[in-house]
Amino acid sequence: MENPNDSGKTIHKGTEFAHDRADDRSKAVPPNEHEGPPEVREKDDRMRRKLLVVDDDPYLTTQLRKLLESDELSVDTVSSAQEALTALGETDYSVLITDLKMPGMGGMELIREVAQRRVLVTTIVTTGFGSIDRVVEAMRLGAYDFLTKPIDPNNLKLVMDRALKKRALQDEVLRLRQQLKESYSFNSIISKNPKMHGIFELIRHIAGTKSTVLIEGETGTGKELIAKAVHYASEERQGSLVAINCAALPENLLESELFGHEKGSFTSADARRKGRFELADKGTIFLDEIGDISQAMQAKLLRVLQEKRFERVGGHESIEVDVRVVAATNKNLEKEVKEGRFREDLFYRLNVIKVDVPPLRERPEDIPLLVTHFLNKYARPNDPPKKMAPDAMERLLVYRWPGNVRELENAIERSSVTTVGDTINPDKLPARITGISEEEKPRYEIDLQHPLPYYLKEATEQIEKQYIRKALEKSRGNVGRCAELCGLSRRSVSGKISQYEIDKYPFKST
Ligand SMILES: Nc1ncnc2c1ncn2[C@@H]1O[C@H](COP(=O)(O)OP(=O)(O)OP(=O)(O)O)[C@@H](O)[C@H]1O
Repeated sequence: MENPNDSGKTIHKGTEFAHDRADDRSKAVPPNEHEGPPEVREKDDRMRRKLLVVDDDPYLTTQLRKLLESDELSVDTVSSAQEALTALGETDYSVLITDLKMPGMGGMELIREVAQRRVLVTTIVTTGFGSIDRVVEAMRLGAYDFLTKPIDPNNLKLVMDRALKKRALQDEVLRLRQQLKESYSFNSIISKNPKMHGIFELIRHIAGTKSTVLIEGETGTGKELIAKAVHYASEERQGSLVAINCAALPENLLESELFGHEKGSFTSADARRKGRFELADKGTIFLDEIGDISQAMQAKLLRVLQEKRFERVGGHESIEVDVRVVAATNKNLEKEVKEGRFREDLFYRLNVIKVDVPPLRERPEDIPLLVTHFLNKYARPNDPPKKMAPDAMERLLVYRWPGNVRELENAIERSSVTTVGDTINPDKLPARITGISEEEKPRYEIDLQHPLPYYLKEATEQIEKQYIRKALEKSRGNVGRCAELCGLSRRSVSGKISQYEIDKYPFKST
């Protein structure tokens, strides 16, 4: 069946072909008897992959449709490259099969256009016997595979299976990329602090550029998250984000990690290996802890930043890369320069776009937001997230957070895991945060909503031991006074002090 589309071209729609047949049948059988409910049919059709065949020979396109159309694959056919381009602009085809030789625009030009318009489609070319040079050229331009005419049905099925698998992998990569992009977008950086929002704004602004970014901030403030956001905000950067912690490796290893090495360049170099700069080509390299690299490494990095080229360790070939550099440090690099530990010229190369991440203590308004975020993150599957008791939240708000957001995250993770009930009380937070010593904390928490996880005798002993310690503290180690406070005889308290091996002498000095 032929249907003129919007552009006046003719597309032979596989799906319409199928509908035609269904319409014919519907004259003979009652509706729904064979077809199932309409929503199921619609879903099936959405799940079908789409193939576009372009060839000026109608016999061939009909044959290909007959051979390939199935429940998993719908086939559309057109007779010219122009029509194919229109169809590719309107429909998401998984695979394109095109003849190389057609009147007007040829298959080679079609492949070139598809690449230029960045159409995501896996292309297979069909060609007459003996034109291998043209196939090679087509594959150089982006075609994935080829079929020689006359087409062998078995080979056709093999090539199509491979092409569909390749396209499915491409879709998966795109989906994962999108997922990464979403999880490292600005939305995943929790903050309502104006300085932090200034940083988000700046990064959005520089997203499309290749400018080097230097991120400074105390440990755990979120520098790595910001570096990831810089990378994933840049739509057009198709390469990977490759991170390296410069402080974690000794100098010679760092050099070969960054620039790669040739086989035999040092004792354990048993094969040629690409370095992180090469792996980050067309993407971003994240140089974490840049303030910790040696003077010799500083000189080598300076050269890469200036010339955008380098050699692998033990190699002579000059390798050119297109990489955006994002560097981070918890040092003040300007101070490092003044004190002679960091090269001034390298500092200026890195310091093109400067991001200063404020410490958590300077943005206390972020603490409740982050607490909720981490309580959700560390909730047990199928359980609602825990709540932070108001007095516990007060302590979180006044603490100075030397380890910044990382320290807060760890505290929330730990307290979420160790709290039995639904509310986190101050005693479940680390002592350095609350000022409550380990000894003061009850070892057991009784949650009457759940079965008790320990014996009553053990729990009673724990409580009794803590009670006596408290009474000894109040009575400054005086056993008689302690017994009075406990409402027990002196003898009985002495017995318990030795039973629980409590040392009463430290209390005498308090
Ligand atoms: N604003 C934020 N919102 C959500 N999570 C955050 C935020 N800031 C930091 N984090 C989390 O805190 C932890 C530490 O962050 P990150 O590793 O980015 O810090 P950093 O400054 O690079 O630390 P370091 O200097 O020690 O390498 C990570 O788990 C990160 O996901």
